[in-house]
Amino acid sequence: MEASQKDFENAMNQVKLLKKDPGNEVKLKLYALYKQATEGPCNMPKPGVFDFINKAKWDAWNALGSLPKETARQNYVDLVSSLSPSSEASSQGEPGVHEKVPESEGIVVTSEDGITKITFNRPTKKNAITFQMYNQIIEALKTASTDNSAITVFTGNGDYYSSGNDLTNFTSAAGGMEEAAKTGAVVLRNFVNSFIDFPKPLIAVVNGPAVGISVTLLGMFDAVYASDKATFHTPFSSLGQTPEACSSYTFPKIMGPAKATEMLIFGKKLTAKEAWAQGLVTEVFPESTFQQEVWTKLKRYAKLPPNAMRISKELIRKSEKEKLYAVNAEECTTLQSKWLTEECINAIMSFVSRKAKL
Ligand SMILES: CCCCCCCCCCC/C=C/C(=O)SCCNC(=O)CCNC(=O)[C@H](O)C(C)(C)COP(=O)(O)OP(=O)(O)OC[C@H]1O[C@@H](n2cnc3c(N)ncnc32)[C@H](O)[C@@H]1OP(=O)(O)O
Repeated sequence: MEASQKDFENAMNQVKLLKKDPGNEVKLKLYALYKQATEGPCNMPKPGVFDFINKAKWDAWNALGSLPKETARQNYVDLVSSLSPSSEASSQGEPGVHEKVPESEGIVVTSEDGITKITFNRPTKKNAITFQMYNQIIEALKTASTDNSAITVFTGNGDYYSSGNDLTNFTSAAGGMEEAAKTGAVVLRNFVNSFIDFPKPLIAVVNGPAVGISVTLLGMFDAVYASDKATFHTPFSSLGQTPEACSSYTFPKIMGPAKATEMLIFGKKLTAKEAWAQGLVTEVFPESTFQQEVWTKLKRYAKLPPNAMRISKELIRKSEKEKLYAVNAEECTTLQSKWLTEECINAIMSFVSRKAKL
């Protein structure tokens, strides 16, 4: 039996009440089916290549071809009912149904036992770093540089350390793509400078896979402890992008140019053991004892005299600082222009419309 207009309207209301974001792929399908059911085949001019969101919507609608309105209406109703478990659909009017699930905070900062801990906290998005999180981290590092803690630690909540830059940062940016690229380059430069300047020992507790900028930044850390389930992946070429966070300088220095090339240019994903063998990781622990062993060690280190640690770090970093600022500036300028290339735009579009994964 075909869905009636009433079923269609009920389904539209259910979408508004969904407690869980169904994700971009499903949202695009819903949009396309809605348009097809109400207006028929796509008759709009194709949006420009830089108009990411409208182009993704147009592609989804246009892909439905000449699907009849009635079939689109039925498919829309079926898709919505597959998203809403009957308990959720039938709970309209029950207390709590309009309660919004609180968005998790992008980062969480805590301070205890002489350790300031900065946690990437978007586990449902594999801790992808949003525009807002870049700015929150800059602020958190500023505060941590003068607080009472002796050391600062980054880690991730959930199964990932971080999946790197949130690829929707650009598609959701207000204004044109050129403006977004310009803003992105300024934010990135300030972000990386705040790691170059950070005065206390900075440690990464890599609890799971790390991608993109969350890997390249490790070259700015003073120690990196990894679970044996962590992996290290910088797929810049596949994304039509180039390295950042001074990795074009730190990685060849840490592991030699040949190994750095495999990672930064060819996108070779390293296991924790391989990353340790190449000097990017300080020590690898079995997943079963990772948290306990690492935090016991860090609590011990945090009791060491803080001024001595700070001054030693200054001695290590001092001779490199000017070089690092210059490399950071050049990497950001390069990325600003790469973000506007077809290679990069197509890679981001593929991810957003879920045609591609790493
Ligand atoms: C105004 C502009 C401001 C710009 C700000 C400055 C910009 C600085 C940029 C610095 C340059 C940085 C470069 C990089 O970091 S490059 C690396 C980018 N990362 C990726 O390419 C990873 C993409 N993700 C994946 O390939 C897969 O998601 C992954 C292998 C990580 C996991 O796969 P899995 O199948 O296990 O899980 P899902 O794909 O289902 O993911 C679960 C949900 O999480 C969302 N997700 C994951 N990663 C990202 C990401 N990087 N960006 C956005 N969203 C991400 C994914 O979409 C799923 O969400 P839904 O459930 O809603 O579909």
